[in-house]
Formats: sequence, C-alpha cells, structure tokens
Amino acid sequence: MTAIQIDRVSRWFGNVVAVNDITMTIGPGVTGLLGPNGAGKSTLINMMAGFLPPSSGSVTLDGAPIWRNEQVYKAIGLVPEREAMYDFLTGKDFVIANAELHGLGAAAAQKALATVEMEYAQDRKISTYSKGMRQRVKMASALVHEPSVLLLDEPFNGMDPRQRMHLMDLLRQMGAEGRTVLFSSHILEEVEQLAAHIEVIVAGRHAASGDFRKIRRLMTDRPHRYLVRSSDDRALAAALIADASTAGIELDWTEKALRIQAIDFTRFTELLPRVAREHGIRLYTVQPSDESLESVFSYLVAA
Ligand SMILES: Nc1ncnc2c1ncn2[C@@H]1O[C@H](COP(=O)(O)OP(=O)(O)OP(=O)(O)O)[C@@H](O)[C@H]1O
Repeated sequence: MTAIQIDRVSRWFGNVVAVNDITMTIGPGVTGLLGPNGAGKSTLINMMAGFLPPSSGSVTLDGAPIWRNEQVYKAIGLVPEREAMYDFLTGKDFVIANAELHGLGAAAAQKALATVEMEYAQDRKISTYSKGMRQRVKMASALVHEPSVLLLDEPFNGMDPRQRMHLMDLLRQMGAEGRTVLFSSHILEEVEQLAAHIEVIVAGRHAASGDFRKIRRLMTDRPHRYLVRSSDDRALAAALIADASTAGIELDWTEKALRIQAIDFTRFTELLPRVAREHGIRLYTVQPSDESLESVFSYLVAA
C-alpha cells in the first residue's frame, strides 16, 4: 500500500501562512483536494511532490520523508498546474525528455503516450495542441516512470466537457489499478464526479474530510448567517420566519438590516427571493455575514 502522510504540516512564505497545521493521509484510489482559490492546495501538492519543504511538520511516503529523497521521487508523478511547456517540441520529444530525466528511454515514453491515448498526435508540435492534449502530454510525462502516486494540480481547468470526461476516465482507471491519485479543484461538482474521498482545505486549514455525500451535507446543512437589507425589513422578517428553513431573525438597528440564520441553505436561497417577490419587497443587500467556513462552503456549492 502506498500512502502519503501529512503530519502537522505548515508552510509559510514570509509572513503569509499558506498551509496551517494540516494532518491527513492520502491512500490508494482517487482523492479530491477541494478548496477555493488561494486555499493552499498547490502549496500542499508541491510538498507532497517533494518540490517544497514544509516549514514545520513532516510529509512522508510510507514512512520515508519526501523532501530531498530521491528514492521516494521515483514513486511520485506530478502534473503541475502551470501551462508553460516547450511548445517547439513535439509531444513525443517532450515525454522522451522527461523519461530521460528518470534514466529511461523512448520505450517508456511510448508506453506513457499510449496510456493517455496521445500516440495519434505525438509527432505534432505542442504549440498546435488543445488544452486537453497539453494536459494529457503533461500527464504522460508524469507517468513515464510508472509512479505509484500521481498528483495533479487543477487538472480540469480550462478543459471542455469531452476532455474532462476523458481525463476523469483515465484517473478512475489509475485509481482502480491501486495507484494513489490526488487531484485538486475548486469546484465541488468536479470533485464529486471522480473522487471517492474528498479532503477540503480552506484558508490553509484542513476543513473537512469524507466521501462526497458527507462533504455536500456539511456544506449545505450548516447554519448560514446572512445580512439582508430590503425595502421593508419588518414585513420580510415576518414572512421568512414562517418557513422552517429560517432558524432565527433579528433586526440589527445599527446596521439597519436583518440578521438571518438559515438552516437549510438550498431551501432558504430559493425562499428569500420568492417571499420578497410575493410581498412586493425589494432586496438591496444579501450577504453572508461572516467569513467562517460556512460562507466559504456556500461559495463552493454555488461555484
Ligand atoms: N512562493 C510563494 N511566495 C509567497 N506566497 C505564496 C507562494 N506560494 C503560495 N503563496 C501564497 O500562499 C497562499 C496559498 O497559495 P496556493 O497557490 O497554495 O493556493 P491554491 O489553493 O493552490 O490556490 P490557486 O488554486 O489559486 O493556485 C496564497 O495566499 C498564495 O499567495
């Protein structure tokens, strides 16, 4: 079994804390690393790939430290987010160059290109490739040495639906083969479709962990607090409190607004505009009133 163990890991850049005391284990199969932009996903992935040392804590693969451990690098493949590639090379030359870095030859490159079904375009220059084709060639490069761990940073960004499905199939297959596959994304639906297990990070912290049902439930069932201003706050409050999705409403005199606590996110977001319309009330402001996980979660659901 191949597992990456992240133990009390923090990483800071100057005074920016990108990853804050995270502990998690990534085992075989497909895991989704979910979090909004800037949550620390790339930083965490770079530490798992051995590109970056943690500022504190440890990142190990089956007990062996990953940073500066060449033996361990052989077991890991990384598909980075960045687009910069050698556009003047053909796909095949690019993958061969990567194979050579691992002390391997053209045969390994050819096998990896076949795995991602890119043989048909391997002799074309990368500059002529679509986004999905580039992604697949990057993936072939990460696979040349047949790593047991595959890490992908936002692999679906900018892909069209067909390319996305194709990559999903490929990753599913790798997970089914028993590899440890981890990919990051800021879109819940994307992660749900693919990952049996999801780890959520928000603002550098580990926010939740579980299968997609559990994560979705966490995101939608939590109480959400909103600050609402309207043309008739009293009438709006009276109409909303009658519905079970609203747990509490108070009039905030200093803010001249309603503070609403909703317990059923989906129902409440449907209820609010409907009730306002039915009572002829105009909504001026509807905003999450805290920057806690709840509001970030609701953002993720809406993304
Ligand atoms: N080399 C660096 N120097 C300074 N700050 C950095 C560096 N790398 C990351 N950060 C900061 O750390 C935080 C986390 O960034 P990171 O790229 O890991 O997040 P992310 O979840 O991958 O987001 P995105 O999807 O937008 O890349 C951000 O505030 C970012 O600005």
